[in-house]
Amino acid sequence: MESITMMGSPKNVNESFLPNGTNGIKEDKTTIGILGSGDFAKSLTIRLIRCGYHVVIGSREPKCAADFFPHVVDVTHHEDAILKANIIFVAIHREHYSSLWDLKHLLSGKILVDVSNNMRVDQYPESNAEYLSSLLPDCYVVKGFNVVSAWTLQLGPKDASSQVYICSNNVQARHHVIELARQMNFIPIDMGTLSSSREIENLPLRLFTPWKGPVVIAISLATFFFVYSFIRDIIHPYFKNQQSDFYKIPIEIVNKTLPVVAITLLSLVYLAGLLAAAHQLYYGTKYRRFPPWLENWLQCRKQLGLLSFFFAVVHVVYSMCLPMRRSERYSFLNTAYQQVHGNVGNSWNEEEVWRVEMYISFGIMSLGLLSLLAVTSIPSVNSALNWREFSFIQSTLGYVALLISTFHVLIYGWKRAFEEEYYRFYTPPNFVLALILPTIVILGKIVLLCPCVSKKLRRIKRGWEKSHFKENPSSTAAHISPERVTVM
Ligand SMILES: NC(=O)C1=CN([C@@H]2O[C@H](COP(=O)(O)OP(=O)(O)OC[C@H]3O[C@@H](n4cnc5c(N)ncnc54)[C@H](OP(=O)(O)O)[C@@H]3O)[C@@H](O)[C@H]2O)C=CC1
Ligand SMILES: [Fe+3]
Repeated sequence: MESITMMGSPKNVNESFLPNGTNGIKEDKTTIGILGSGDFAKSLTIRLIRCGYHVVIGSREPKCAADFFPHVVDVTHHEDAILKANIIFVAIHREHYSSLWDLKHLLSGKILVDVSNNMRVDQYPESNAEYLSSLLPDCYVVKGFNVVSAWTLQLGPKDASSQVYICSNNVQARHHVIELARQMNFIPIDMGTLSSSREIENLPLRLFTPWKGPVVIAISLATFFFVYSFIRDIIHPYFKNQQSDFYKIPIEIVNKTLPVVAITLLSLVYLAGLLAAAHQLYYGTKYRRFPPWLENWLQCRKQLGLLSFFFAVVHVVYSMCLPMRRSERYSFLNTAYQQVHGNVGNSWNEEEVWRVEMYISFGIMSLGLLSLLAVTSIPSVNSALNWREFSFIQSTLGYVALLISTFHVLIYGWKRAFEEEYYRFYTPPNFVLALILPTIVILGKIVLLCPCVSKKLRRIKRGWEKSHFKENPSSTAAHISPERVTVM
């Protein structure tokens, strides 16, 4: 176990972990108790003694447990440990909390820090901390430190970036533990009363929650467009003309899918804002809540935008690698041979040259703008901008990025669509499908920019500004105003 090997022999521990004093413990030492001698207890002990605290461990088998702790740590029975400390970490699993019932009389009036986690979200009817509090009503139960792993605790005070969420029904107990967290070089976040403990316990169990919807949408779009291109560009010519283009699957078909997904996701970012504006125009007010699906959509625009950026970047890398392919070299040589054979000295086509120059230029510009949108969505960058600057980049420049990428796609497919003879009217190429949503969004924005519509929208917003706080001071604006929700 890593936590054990890190501790080494007691002599080494004394030399390497203890901050000051001949025996390493500060004169004004504070004793912290820990019940349990498992992984979390071991790592927590290291962090506490590094920060100058004296630690007393309460174990069912102190003799065995003592081997795994530095010699400065007092490893003793539960009863003894409880008597020696006022702040006691409960580093045992919830399933064993009932064993503390026998120690009820000793624990009375002590601050108990519940660090436990569950295996599943909302695993029990009440949170672990509330359960502990109901078992031991004479203790001051504080929830906290469950979001840090045993590994993070071992990293030591240099790691000053970890936040810990703390809550308790007793204000004094909460403040004691908040201060302790600060001393241990964590960033404590006061979460109020113990009713927040369920939320705090669910935090480590989250797995990219805000990303789930956007990732599912991106994967579904990618699968659809990939299968569509595969059938249209590989399977159909194969059955129609016995033409084997299967070599196109790894690069060409993938690279046809990526830009379509990127531009569709970017359009979805702005479509949500347009629908929100349409909702307000329709009802003539900002006070009416958006339907839940639109609220969820508005809230995941940042993730949709970042996924769009990801697909665009991968598309650029694929496109840059296209000339490296062996197939590209063969077709280049074949064209050159046919040119020589046909006695064509100069194959320069001014129109084609311009088309490709414009196509690449628009592609680079849209990637540049998308990068800017992605960078400004990073919280530290975003907090350095005021609201107007943020809105200018995310909204105005975002629409410009969408417009330029639409041109990029349009110029790419312009000629090709008409070159395809036999099945073009039945199955439009990918790029035509890619243009549907951006066109709707751009036309929608143009409608919103029309003087009569924008005047009405401004009036609705101004009405909100004047009367909102007077009429409804407690309501939050985020769900009411589309402009207030970050665009990316
Ligand atoms: N490991 C981690 O990274 C994290 C753990 N946590 C939480 O910390 C708590 C401890 O986790 P962890 O250290 O990993 O678990 P371990 O299983 O490693 O240790 C649990 C300890 O509980 C004690 N124990 C076991 N059975 C009983 C029992 N029947 N009655 C009383 N005490 C018992 C034992 O100590 P002894 O034999 O000395 O009595 C044992 O060492 C859990 O609630 C967990 O959710 C929270 C965040 C991260
Ligand atoms: Fe492209």
